[in-house]
Amino acid sequence: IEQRIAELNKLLHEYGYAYYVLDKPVVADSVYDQLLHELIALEEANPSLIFPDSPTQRVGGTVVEGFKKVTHDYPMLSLSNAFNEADLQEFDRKVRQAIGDHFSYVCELKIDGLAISLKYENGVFVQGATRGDGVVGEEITANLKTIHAIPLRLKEPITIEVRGEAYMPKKSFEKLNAQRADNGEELFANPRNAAAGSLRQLDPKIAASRQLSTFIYAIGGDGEIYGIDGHAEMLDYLEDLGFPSNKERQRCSTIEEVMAFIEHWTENRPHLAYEIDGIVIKVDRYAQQDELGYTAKSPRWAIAYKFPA
Ligand SMILES: COc1nc2nc(N)nc(N)c2nc1C
Repeated sequence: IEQRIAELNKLLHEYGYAYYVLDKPVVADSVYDQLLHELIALEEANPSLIFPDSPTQRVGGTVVEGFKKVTHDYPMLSLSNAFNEADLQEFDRKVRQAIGDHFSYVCELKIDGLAISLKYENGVFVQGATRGDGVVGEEITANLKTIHAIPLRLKEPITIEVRGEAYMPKKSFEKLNAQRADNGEELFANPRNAAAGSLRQLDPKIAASRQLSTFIYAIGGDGEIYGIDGHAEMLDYLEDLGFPSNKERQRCSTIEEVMAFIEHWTENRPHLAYEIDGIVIKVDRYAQQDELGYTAKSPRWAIAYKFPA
């Protein structure tokens, strides 16, 4: 029995990782479901053999009265915005004024969801929270555990805090609103509101039914302590740990290349499986980010270009 339970955990973890994190399924859904039901049955008959990071442990049982407040170890900053080419040129001018011309940008899609923080101790997911006001957020670990893209255990037993965006894929949003229309319920205005509403549910079973996902885009605190000295390298490191990160990212040497990237996604964002509300541009190397520093509420080494509403 123990052997079969261990084997099922291993298989379901592998298949779940391929499907939810890499977005590259390796088995049919029916195979996954059949193995999952076998594991549920074996765990019910042998509760002492349940692995803490078994996929069956993602949906907790208890409905909570409310969410605890948690103070972030490192404040979750916001990004200053750019709305047009002049804003981008101004940002680029200030960057060059401060650090010269030998640097590169990393451009990423700005997912239209809600910012979350995930804490891992010795590789185990121990706490998840909303951004809140940037300093204090709401503890929503149980709801975040229902997001299959969020690993319950990392590939390395390290202690790290990561930040990302929880979002509802367009398909899940359309399905959810169709159900709500059938039930005569009020519809969600957009996937961001639907994702936020789902993570504010007091019953994890409801959050689990909303099929949310996430992309991780930063860590809390200094990358240097992991021996990493740039953002692009950090994203690769986070992927190696088992986190989902958005692959539509690109290194750019000039603001003209940044604008070409923005142009490309202005045209192609309707084809994405999720909504984006802009493009985030960051100076890549940490030493140069440190030179640029921060204003009271946002980094000087990054800017968010927002698509026209
Ligand atoms: C470095 O800080 C940030 N980086 C980000 N990166 C992406 N891709 N999307 C965001 N929404 C985002 N937000 C912040 C505050």
